[in-house]
Amino acid sequence: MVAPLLEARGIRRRFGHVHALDGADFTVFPGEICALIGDNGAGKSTLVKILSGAEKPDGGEILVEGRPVALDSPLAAQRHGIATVYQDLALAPELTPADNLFLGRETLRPGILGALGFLDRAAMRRRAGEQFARLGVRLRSAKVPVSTLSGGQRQSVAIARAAMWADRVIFMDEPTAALGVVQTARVLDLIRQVRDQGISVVLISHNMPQVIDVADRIQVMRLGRRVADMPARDATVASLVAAMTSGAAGEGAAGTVADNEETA
Ligand SMILES: Nc1ncnc2c1ncn2[C@@H]1O[C@H](COP(=O)(O)OP(=O)(O)OP(=O)(O)O)[C@@H](O)[C@H]1O
Repeated sequence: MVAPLLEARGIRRRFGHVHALDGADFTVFPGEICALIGDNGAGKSTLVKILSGAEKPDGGEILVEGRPVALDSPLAAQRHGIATVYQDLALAPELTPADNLFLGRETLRPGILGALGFLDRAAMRRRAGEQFARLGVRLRSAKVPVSTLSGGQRQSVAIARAAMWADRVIFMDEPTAALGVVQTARVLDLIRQVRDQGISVVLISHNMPQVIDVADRIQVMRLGRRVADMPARDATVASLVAAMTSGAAGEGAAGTVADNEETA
């Protein structure tokens, strides 16, 4: 059996008296799109923040390719090949798509006698063009500020940037929540493309039909724990809703239901 690329075991996180995560397990395998679903407050965002190095757990273990790691900052997560596309996208609106791909990681040309270099715009534009082409992202224009692009194109720029700097896992928080039908289809194609380039994708979504359509595997959270883990081909909207609301994976779903007193 293939070992997980990224694994969370028994993660706990409290906010005051709220147990946001209460022994949550989670796995990401190589070359897959896996969906992370759960009702509001189930703990999805907290888990993603912990696995992105943006939040610290109170307990539990995180492993990358079977080795325990400390993801105690977003930079530490990046070093392990993990990136996150949050809903705000974190793009610089006045910069071009190419500039956004390199935001904070600008390529410098060597200066004279070891002096600080200056931005190598031509090299950055070339690499950005290659990255967009590799992922099949066709932008209306590569030279305009991203603020003038459509929501779907901005989302594509943010995903292309994550895929440029992460080589293991990209978390995507509701990437199609604000998009229309056509733009949603394009972004879902891009997500498949990222997976096909060898980077695993974790898709957080409330859209059950979309999750069943695009994901290879679905993990369901409820009350801070994973309560089901099933191949997407075995899932139905009814089985997912049952798992989200009662912890039971429902009839017809070959889900592994975690030990949960309500389903015992
Ligand atoms: N910074 C915080 N301070 C206090 N409570 C928090 C904080 N972050 C999360 N929580 C609480 O932890 C629980 C889990 O929240 P979380 O945002 O992780 O759930 P979620 O599954 O992502 O929900 P949603 O789908 O609504 O985004 C909730 O009860 C939430 O109110």
